[in-house]
Amino acid sequence: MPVPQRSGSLFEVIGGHEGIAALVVRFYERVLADRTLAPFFLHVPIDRLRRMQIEFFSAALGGPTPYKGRVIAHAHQQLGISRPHFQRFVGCLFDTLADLPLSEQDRYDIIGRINLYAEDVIGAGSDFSD
Ligand code: HEM
Repeated sequence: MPVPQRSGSLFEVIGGHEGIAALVVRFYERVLADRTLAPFFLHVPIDRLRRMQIEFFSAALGGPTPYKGRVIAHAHQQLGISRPHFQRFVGCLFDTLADLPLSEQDRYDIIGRINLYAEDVIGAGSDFSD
């Protein structure tokens, strides 16, 4: 049986710009409450980061406006993010999505879009420090 097609983009399914903004705010509440992830953000201006993430998520989920921030690999290059860090981060996203009225298919599709950036975010050689 073919998977039923959704009628709009994931951006629309989440509720457009407003929906994405609410998602990013809740998502970073979880990330910053996570003891393992929080230290990465200690000296980061969170308002700006949220703004950039709203822009990034909107573009990645098929929204009409482009992402104008730094190339993802460059923004994360020196941070020492390992695969387990990345998995925790995506876990926070999954938990945030679980609270929203989305179908399971849409949730997995959103995670799939974000997972495309895993290799850009995870630092070179960090697999050895798992
Ligand atoms: C696919 C997953 C991820 C995406 C799509 C993503 C996306 C972004 C974006 C769009 C920015 C803003 C870039 C800019 O300022 O121009 C950013 C910055 C940042 N991200 Fe990520 N991120 C991801 C995973 C992670 C993870 C796993 C961590 C930490 C465990 C992390 C830590 C940071 C930090 C600390 C900054 C601020 C860097 C700085 O201002 O120098 N990110 N990220």
